[in-house]
This record gives sequence, C-alpha cells and structure tokens, in this order.
Amino acid sequence: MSTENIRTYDVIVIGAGPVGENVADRTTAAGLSTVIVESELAGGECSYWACEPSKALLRPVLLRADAVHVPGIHPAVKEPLDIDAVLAHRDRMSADWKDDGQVEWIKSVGIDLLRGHGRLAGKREVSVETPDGGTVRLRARHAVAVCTGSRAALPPLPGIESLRPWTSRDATSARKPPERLVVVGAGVVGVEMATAWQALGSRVTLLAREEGLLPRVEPFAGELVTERLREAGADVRFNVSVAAAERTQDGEVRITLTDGCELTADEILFATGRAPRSEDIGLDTVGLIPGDWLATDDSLTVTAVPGNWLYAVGDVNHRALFTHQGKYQARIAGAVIGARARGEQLDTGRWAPHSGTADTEAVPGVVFTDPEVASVGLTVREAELTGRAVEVVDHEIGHVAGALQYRPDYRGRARILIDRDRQVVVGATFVGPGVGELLHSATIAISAEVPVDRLWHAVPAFPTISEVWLRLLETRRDS
Ligand SMILES: Cc1cc2nc3c(=O)[nH]c(=O)nc-3n(C[C@H](O)[C@H](O)[C@H](O)COP(=O)(O)OP(=O)(O)OC[C@H]3O[C@@H](n4cnc5c(N)ncnc54)[C@H](O)[C@@H]3O)c2cc1C
Ligand SMILES: NC(=O)c1ccc[n+]([C@@H]2O[C@H](COP(=O)([O-])OP(=O)(O)OC[C@H]3O[C@@H](n4cnc5c(N)ncnc54)[C@H](O)[C@@H]3O)[C@@H](O)[C@H]2O)c1
Repeated sequence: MSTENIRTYDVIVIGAGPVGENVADRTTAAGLSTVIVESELAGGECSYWACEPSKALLRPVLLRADAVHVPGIHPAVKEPLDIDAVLAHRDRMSADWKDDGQVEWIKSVGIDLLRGHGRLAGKREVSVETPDGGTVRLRARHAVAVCTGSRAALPPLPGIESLRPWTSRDATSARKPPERLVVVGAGVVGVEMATAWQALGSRVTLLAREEGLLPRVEPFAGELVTERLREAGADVRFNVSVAAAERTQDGEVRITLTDGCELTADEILFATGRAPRSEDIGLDTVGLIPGDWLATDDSLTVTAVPGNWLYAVGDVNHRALFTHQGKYQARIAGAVIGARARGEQLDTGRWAPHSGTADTEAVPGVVFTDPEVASVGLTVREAELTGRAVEVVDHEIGHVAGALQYRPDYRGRARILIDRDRQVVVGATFVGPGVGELLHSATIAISAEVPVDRLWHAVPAFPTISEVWLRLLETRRDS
C-alpha cells in the first residue's frame, strides 16, 4: 500500500450498526480519533430490519392479546388490528429506512463517518471502496474494530434463489401481509415473525425441525407459545423441514416437506439462523479465513492475529447475537482500546472492566411473543451439558396476585436454577404476559452473584408479577 492518500486515525471501526457506533463512541470518549465505515445505513440491522421494526409490529399484537382478557376493555379492542396503522407505526420506528438521525448523532459525538465498503488491508490498515467508485485508504495508530454484524443464513436447498424467499429483512419490512406465509425455523426470528404476521392477517404455517419451538430456552416456554400460536390460528408443525420448493409462474410457492406433505404459499420465510458478514472484509490479508465468525477472547481481541490491534465486536464474533450484548461488548472493547493506547495494564479478571464475563454467564434475552419469554443464564439442559450441579425451582406465575391483576386468565411459569455449591442463581426463565420487564431482576441477581438467602430481603412490591421471586423462594424452602 502506498503512503499517498492515507488518512490516519487512532481507531478504525468497520460497520456502523449499534455495536460499531458504541465502540466508536467509547474510543472517542477516551480521546482517540475515530472513523467509522458504513456500507449501508448507519444504525445497522437492528434499526431497520431487526429489533426496531419487529418490535413495532409485535407491540400492538401483544397489547391486544392482553387487553381482550381484561374486563371492561374487551369491547374496545375486539375489532381486528388496523393493519395500515400498524405498518405505518413500524415504518416510523424504522426511521423510514433513512439514517439522518444516526448520522447526526455520530457527528455530534465527534466520530468521522466514511460511507463505503471496508476491507482489512493488512496490519492496522483498511481500504474503503466509496459509493462513487473511489478508494480511501485508512491507517490506524492503535486499533481496528470489525463490527460488520450478521446476515440471514439460508439452507442449502437446491434452487433456493429462484424461490425469491423472504429473509428477516423482508419479514420486518414487508408492505402488506401475504395471504399465506410459511415460516421455516422455530428460533426467535421465526416465532416472533409468525406471531406478528398471523395477527396481521396472514395464514401462517410454522415449520420447526425440532420437537418444539424456541429450542434454546426451557421447553415449557416454547410449549406455551405453541399453544397460543395455535389458538391464534397458526398451523405449527414439529420435526419437519422443507425438502424441495419452487415458485410457480403464477407466483405461488409450492413446498414439499420432509414428511412428504405438500404446501402452497404466497411467501416463504427462511428464519434458519445467521451467518457472519465477513466473507468480503479482507480477512485473508491478516491470515484469517473469509466467511468465518471472528473468535475473540473476553477482551474482544482477535487472538489469532498477533499484536493486539484487531477487535471483533457484536454479532460477527458469535459470542451472543443480541443488540444489548453487542453494546455491552462495545463498552468493554472501547475501554480495552483506550487502556492499551494509554499503555495501561488490562484488568481482565472475572467481571472486571476489561472482560466480557456476562457473555458466558448472564446473557439476557426476551422473545416478544404471546406470551413473552424472558431468560438469562443457564437452562437445565445447558447446566447438564456443562456438568453444573444445580437446584431447579419452578412456580406458576398465574398463582401470583399481581399476575391476576395484570390479566385474570394469566398463565405463565418461572424457573430459577441455583448453583448447589455457590448458592447463587445461575439461570432464570419466565414465560407469561409482560415478563420481559421482570428479567432485569434476574440478570442483576446472576451478575452480582447475590447469595440466594439474601434474596429474602429483596421484597417485591404487592401486587406485582415480581412477587413470583418470593414464591420461588418459598417453594424452595418448603420442598
Ligand atoms: C428479525 C430480527 C429481530 C431481532 N430482534 C432483536 C431484539 O429485539 N433485541 C436484540 O437485542 N436483538 C435482536 N436481534 C439481533 C440484533 O439485530 C443483532 O444482534 C444486532 O443488530 C447486532 O449488531 P451489530 O452492530 O453487531 O451488527 P449489525 O446490526 O448487523 O450492523 C453491522 C453494520 O455493519 C455494516 N457493514 C457490514 N459489512 C461492512 C463493510 N464491509 N464495510 C462497511 N460496513 C459494513 C452493515 O451495513 C451494518 O450497518 C434481532 C435480529 C433479527 C434478525
Ligand atoms: N427478541 C430478540 O432479542 C431477538 C429476536 C430475533 C432474533 N434475535 C437474535 O437473532 C439470532 C438469530 O435468530 P434466528 O431465529 O434466525 O436463529 P436461531 O439460530 O435462533 O434459530 C434458527 C432456527 O432455524 C432452524 N433451522 C436451521 N436450518 C433449518 C432448516 N434447514 N430447516 C428447518 N429449520 C432450520 C434451527 O433448528 C433453529 O431452530 C438469535 O440468536 C437471537 O439472538 C433476537
């Protein structure tokens, strides 16, 4: 690389999703000049094709599901959803797919934004292909952070491109509900989008290749979500996938399932997981394999590349594919880059400022379905797989006074896992209406390693759903 036309910064961030923006914010706050490179919209997947639009579609659906069961409100909400109004709300929550607000914020905190496709070009160097066809060369004094996120992964089905399938981008940005929608994959994307579009008027068939929905959480959660999806009219099928599919000349999708059944649909959504956006970012120039997830240590440093200058933060490192967890990593990576630039020793102990301990111990997640599923830390299956000795305590949330106030027909369940040796909570799962807002109590209990006996002094207000914490302690005491 020639030394001409090279712009030098302390830090280069590739990808202005929620994670890249937060890395850049923290390095700028640490006094390091920072440039962020973005090839599409500043704000990333989360703002335009993931969290924001999906939650905007789901909020009216979940509110209505509760409201129809609260006496006195039913007559006001018994009409179907106003689909145009829901979609207009979704559009506003996605900033109409314009990133002016994000760009304004980036500038306001002193970060330089460079539009274009970034590629590593050897040690601490990045080459950016700009929209006008030019090339800008960047050099970093201290660090390059790869924050390029992930994209939908499609299964290796012959002819899948000619199907013109929906991915999560189409499912979150569609202009109208398809009459018949087949959803393949029963992870969070599949189940949330099946919930949204079924409520918005589509006839949804949801195909799970596992024996239940949401295979990463406790099975009882997926069972309740299945029940509600079926009550809402969705056709939920287990142990099945797509064997073959084609889009006919009249635009329909004809699908043959692995169990031999045939389906016809207007659209087919593949919600079959994520792949890293790393195939064309110059990984080969630093000795890495294009298309791989970028493994890091707990300081978010890519250890396979010597010199402690390359970081991978957010979805692209595959540690925990959530916006909040990527932003947590971003705060840590920013602190690590700042400390190294100042020549300071890192503090990488468990739960220390330069260690993403929560990525392995306490990743919270809320699935915004009817009912919601909220979980953090271990499930029973994960405890078994990792050989952790745990005590499992369950309680029906519907027996709690606050839940009945919330909704008289409340059904839900809570489970906590207590580490037998350390006597601290190491996992919690709640399923039921409104449990998303309950989750942070569990996240604090796990990350602060609160001794379980101390939880008796954390008194939940009456009558709130949080009283389930007290019921869990009583169940444990009396069993
Ligand atoms: C349908 C759906 C719903 C979701 N809902 C939630 C939710 O409710 N809550 C939650 O916590 N998580 C949710 N997620 C996950 C969440 O979207 C991701 O974890 C999050 O977006 C990851 O942020 P990121 O910054 O790492 O990557 P991204 O958001 O993917 O951003 C990466 C950015 O990098 C840019 N980029 C990529 N390559 C280059 C390059 N070579 N040069 C320049 N720029 C580049 C991209 O254009 C993009 O702007 C959802 C995901 C999906 C698919
Ligand atoms: N509310 C939230 O926080 C939220 C919402 C959506 C997504 N996310 C994040 O996005 C990530 C990606 O979600 P996702 O649902 O796309 O992926 P996932 O990995 O969670 O689930 C993918 C599902 O597709 C199935 N699958 C894969 N290939 C298949 C095939 N050929 N046929 C049938 N089924 C197949 C898998 O068995 C799995 O059940 C999640 O890890 C989650 O962290 C979070």
